[in-house]
Amino acid sequence: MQTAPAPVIVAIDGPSGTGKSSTSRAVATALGLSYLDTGAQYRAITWWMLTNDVDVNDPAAVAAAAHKPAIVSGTNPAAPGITADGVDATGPIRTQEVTAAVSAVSAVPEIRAQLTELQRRIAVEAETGIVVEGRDIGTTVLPDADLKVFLTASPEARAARRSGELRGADGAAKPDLAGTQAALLQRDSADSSRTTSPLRQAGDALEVDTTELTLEQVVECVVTLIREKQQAG
Ligand SMILES: Nc1ncnc2c1ncn2[C@@H]1O[C@H](COP(=O)(O)OP(=O)(O)O)[C@@H](O)[C@H]1O
Ligand SMILES: Nc1ccn([C@H]2C[C@H](O)[C@@H](COP(=O)(O)OP(=O)(O)O)O2)c(=O)n1
Repeated sequence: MQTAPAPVIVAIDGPSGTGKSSTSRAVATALGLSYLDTGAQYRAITWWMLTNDVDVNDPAAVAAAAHKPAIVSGTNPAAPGITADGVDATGPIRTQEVTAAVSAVSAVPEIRAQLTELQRRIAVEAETGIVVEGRDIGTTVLPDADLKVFLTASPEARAARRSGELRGADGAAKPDLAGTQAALLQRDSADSSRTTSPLRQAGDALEVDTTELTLEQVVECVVTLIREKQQAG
């Protein structure tokens, strides 16, 4: 009798607009794995704080409320929704208000401890394995992942991707590219300079620069890396 292959754990990290979500979802779909968007969890807790009048610029207030909302993440790559205290937050977590506040909330150690524990629990429960994307998956959340990928791209490419997305989301006029790039670099800087579990490439992560690659090429590259790991292991 053939035994089922061991679950495979894949960590995909990198700054905003490098293609983490699109790549992770496509890779998980191609290989029949679960998918976890940890950025959506930080966004959902931020959205909950904003809608419950917690001062997101007061780390003590954020820490005191950290355990209050129950965050439930969908792990189906075809439809990964998220709820906060039973309320669907899938749409609201993408607003500019949440984007502007999420770095401050995610820098609070109590928030990180809460979500890191939840992320590890979800990864352990994934039957065939999981692709987990974020900022500190390879360094802190899942340091023993079977494969760690760190995606990068030029600030220009990342801003162009984000601004195209924002325009598509609400039909509004194309946002100012320079403004989008400045906001993105400011968030990178905040996420990279925080004390607890900053955005950083793990020593054993493979860097993939997606600037000149299509999404399909990035997906193919990651799928190949996973298959190579599975064959070797
Ligand atoms: N290699 C690529 N080339 C062009 N566009 C891409 C590429 N990868 C992702 N995108 C697009 O860029 C946008 C941001 O991608 P996303 O996966 O959300 O990035 P991240 O999760 O790193 O912020 C999406 O609209 C996505 O379709
Ligand atoms: N593992 C993670 C994932 C996200 N975060 C924080 C920092 C990020 O700026 C926000 C939002 O992450 P998200 O992946 O949704 O951001 P983008 O969609 O790439 O712009 O959450 C984090 O601190 N740690």
